[in-house]
Amino acid sequence: MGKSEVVPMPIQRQDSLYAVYKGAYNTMVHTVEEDQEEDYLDIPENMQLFTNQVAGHTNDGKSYGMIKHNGTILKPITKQKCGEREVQFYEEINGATDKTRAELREFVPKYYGKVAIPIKGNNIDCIVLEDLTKHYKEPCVMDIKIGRRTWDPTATYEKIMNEEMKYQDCKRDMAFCIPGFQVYKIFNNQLCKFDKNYGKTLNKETVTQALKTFLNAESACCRSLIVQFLASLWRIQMWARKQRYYQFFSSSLLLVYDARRLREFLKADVKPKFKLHRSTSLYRPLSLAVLNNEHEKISTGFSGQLTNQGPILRTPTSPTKLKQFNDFVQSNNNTNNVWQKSIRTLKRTHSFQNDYDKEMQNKKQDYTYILDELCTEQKSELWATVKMIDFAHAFPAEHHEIDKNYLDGIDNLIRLFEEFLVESE
Ligand SMILES: Nc1ncnc2c1ncn2[C@@H]1O[C@H](COP(=O)(O)OP(=O)(O)OP(=O)(O)O)[C@@H](O)[C@H]1O
Ligand SMILES: O=P(O)(O)O[C@@H]1[C@@H](O)[C@H](OP(=O)(O)O)[C@@H](OP(=O)(O)O)[C@H](O)[C@H]1OP(=O)(O)O
Repeated sequence: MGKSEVVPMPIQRQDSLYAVYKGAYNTMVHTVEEDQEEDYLDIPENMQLFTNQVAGHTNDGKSYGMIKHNGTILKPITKQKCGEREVQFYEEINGATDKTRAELREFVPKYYGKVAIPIKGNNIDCIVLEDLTKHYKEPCVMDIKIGRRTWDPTATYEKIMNEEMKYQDCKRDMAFCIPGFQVYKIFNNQLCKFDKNYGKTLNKETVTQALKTFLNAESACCRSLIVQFLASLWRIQMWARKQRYYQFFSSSLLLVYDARRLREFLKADVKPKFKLHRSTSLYRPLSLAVLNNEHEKISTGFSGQLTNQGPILRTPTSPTKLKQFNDFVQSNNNTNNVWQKSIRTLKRTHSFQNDYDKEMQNKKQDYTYILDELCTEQKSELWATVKMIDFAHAFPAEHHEIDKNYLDGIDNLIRLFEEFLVESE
């Protein structure tokens, strides 16, 4: 997005600029005042309703919505089997020692066990999870339910029919659907919420628009934001390509970013500290070595090239390049840089296969520039991420097969984000 297009606006009270969209896009159905009845719940004083929830069960009389408590969220267990399955899933991966399941811990919210709390006078078991929005001032959140099939092996005929009837176009063509999202629009600070009724109207054409609305990208996509999302998505994709432990039904990816940081980013004249020169970054793969400390010498291997299969990664060959990057990283010395972590664990090489790949290759200088920006000292902490959530229907993989249902959705989503990256020229 061009920097000149961004008009800084004073932050206004959230509820004075709040809209909920149901059904067709642009149809404002009700305002925050009308939500208030739904928003009351008898819970302990030190807890609040979690207002950044964008999908899933709500306080509708049969179930409860998420509850916010001390930097965590509490997910009330109202369906016993689903709750037990989800708890078992988190406990299993938390205790896992094998590489694949241990790695999965990085892709899900931190799990803090179970707690029983009084809700409307009844003691309700809740799953305690890290609140993925807690560091964000203006959290934009999208729930993307992954897979064409959203019913599990124990589903009744009615449940199967109910699941098959909804989000039909999107699930069939994209292998994912969008049951809800919220976005703080950067031009007027308005918080817009889009619910499942809106999600159910989407198809393979309109889903792109929904994603752009979420990304505040009506006029242009912010490349930095796209790259941050892709960094997380590629890692999840890599994991899903190899894992044979689980089958996920009706499980989601939660995309979260901070509109405040996006606004700042678009306003700021970010000057990278470590500038990649044409001779090293264009047309020749430049591998970025990330060394977090003296003892951990790990090559990130990102070549600056993307394919439709993901990033091309190489090990650095030139000692000069390695030294140059070492110096940069050591002066940066931020071991928690999520981007560096992402790149560090992506280790693949691909050959270019088609025109799409060539087009991506031509953009590589920009991508290395973005990486460069993301690793600058001033703002090394990232402001967008993707996590896997909702394991109420996580089952052991049948015959230790790859979960193709899940992987298809991830692949299609990544393809869209890669298209946004190309468009963001
Ligand atoms: N760890 C988290 N941090 C922040 N928000 C979260 C987190 N987990 C869930 N949410 C929010 O709560 C919503 C519902 O979560 P989840 O899908 O786990 O609940 P659910 O009631 O089981 O949903 P469903 O009806 O799809 O089974 C998500 O869309 C998201 O907005
Ligand atoms: O069908 P809906 O209204 O879109 O919402 C369902 C929700 O009702 C359903 O819960 P339950 O009625 O089975 O308790 C959720 O089921 P799971 O717990 O099995 O996932 C659905 O996921 C909701 O659907 P969605 O979020 O896809 O709109």
